[in-house]
Amino acid sequence: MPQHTDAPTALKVALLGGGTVGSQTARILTEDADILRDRVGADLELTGIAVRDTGATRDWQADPALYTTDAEALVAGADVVIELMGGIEPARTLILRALAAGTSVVTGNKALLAQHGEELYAAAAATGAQLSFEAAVAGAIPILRPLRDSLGGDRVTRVMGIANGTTNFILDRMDSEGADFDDALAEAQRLGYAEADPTADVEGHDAAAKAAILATIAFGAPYTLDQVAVAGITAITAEDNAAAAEAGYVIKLLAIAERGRAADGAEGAVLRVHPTLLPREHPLASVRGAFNAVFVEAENAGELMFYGPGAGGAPTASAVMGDVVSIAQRIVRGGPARLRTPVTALPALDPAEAHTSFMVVLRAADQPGVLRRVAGVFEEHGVSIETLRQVPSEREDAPGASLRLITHRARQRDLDATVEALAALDVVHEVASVLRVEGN
Ligand SMILES: NC(=O)C1=CN([C@@H]2O[C@H](COP(=O)(O)OP(=O)(O)OC[C@H]3O[C@@H](n4cnc5c(N)ncnc54)[C@H](O)[C@@H]3O)[C@@H](O)[C@H]2O)C=CC1
Ligand SMILES: N[C@@H](CC=O)C(=O)O
Ligand code: NA
Repeated sequence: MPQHTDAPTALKVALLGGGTVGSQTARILTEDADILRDRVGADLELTGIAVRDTGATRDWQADPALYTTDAEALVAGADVVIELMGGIEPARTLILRALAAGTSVVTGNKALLAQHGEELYAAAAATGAQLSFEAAVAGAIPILRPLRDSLGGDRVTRVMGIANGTTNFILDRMDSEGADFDDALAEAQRLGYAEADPTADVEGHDAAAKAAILATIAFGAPYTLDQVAVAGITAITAEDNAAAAEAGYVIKLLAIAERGRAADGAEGAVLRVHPTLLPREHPLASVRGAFNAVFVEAENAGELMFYGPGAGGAPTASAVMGDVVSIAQRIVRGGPARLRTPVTALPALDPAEAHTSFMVVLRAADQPGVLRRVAGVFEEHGVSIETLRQVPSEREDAPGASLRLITHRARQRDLDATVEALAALDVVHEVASVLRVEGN
């Protein structure tokens, strides 16, 4: 595309946040300025970096004169705003201010998008500014643009991803090295993978925000965090890992967005995040450490997998800069914003409508008739058992047997009722865990 005759020769870039991702973004803008100029056709001039503490030590130190605590002033004078502060406020207000002024924004803030996305998309559409957020889902992996653009002529039916690097790192360390949960989390924090409050990672809320964003792009309707059923990884036990391994599975925290049908046949989207048993040979099962992968199923394309670093400063900054270059090229060369606002009305369904297989671990009395009674409860609720294994309890405080069952695909609602009835059986001491199984 030819350049405007009045095309700018420099664009002012305001960076909000100078932490793990912000400092690497500042580094790329500074060290790769020549390459970026060639690609954009104008200089990308970093005008300032808004931070809480201008004297803090950073992964990469920019010119000290660039650091400021006055984010509002930076936004006011910018051609492009990059928001990497995190949190809801003041990020939301600053982004809305930029968009209202027609200034395009790049953000990695999944928590904000999953809670206030609709308001932000509307603000961008109102002025024709662009709001881009490839960094918000699966770090460096190009996933939102392929879902929106490359698959724009197809119909995505399901997106299933390892979308949180911190939890994948922790689960991997626990599974492969027998590492302690807290030690693995501390290491993930040290490496810059975790959120400022790592509860968002380990309780599944970060992955849930990503599930909502993935569904928004894949299905074209604005979904929010509260429409995602969420379970994190803090309740995973050594016995869960052992039971999964013995049956040929590995446990991963998955973010899933899929088309489904309600009981009355109405089409909708089911969004969920939970620890999931995957067969060891499934492509997602081999995703190690802080890597992410998103497995996409589309009507015509079939199965696709996108794989790469899901967290960390430089990888995430790569995704940020991809969006910045794209926006800057548009400003320099002209052309409409690429934003596609959600257009369909595929409602979010009650997650109890989801269909999956389940692994159920029970502690029960080791006496004649127990298996028959347990199996009877499954049968009464229409849940079919695929495998059942009994192992002696290793816990002195819980004598008896441990029953490990894997079901065929069943409705979440029916499985919940089964579990409630199992817990009420006198021969069942405890329903120790219920985990979903996918990919078999
Ligand atoms: N760390 C990672 O691997 C990834 C992070 N993200 C997202 O990118 C964003 C930034 O993450 P990190 O760089 O890890 O966070 P961080 O905590 O390392 O950095 C945050 C930066 O924003 C500044 N900041 C925060 N609140 C501020 C305020 N009120 N006024 C002025 N400055 C303020 C801080 O001083 C700091 O420089 C978050 O939304 C996060 O969810 C997205 C993908 C990956
Ligand atoms: N805390 C997040 C960072 C990237 O989005 C993660 O661990 O994946
Ligand atoms: Na990405």
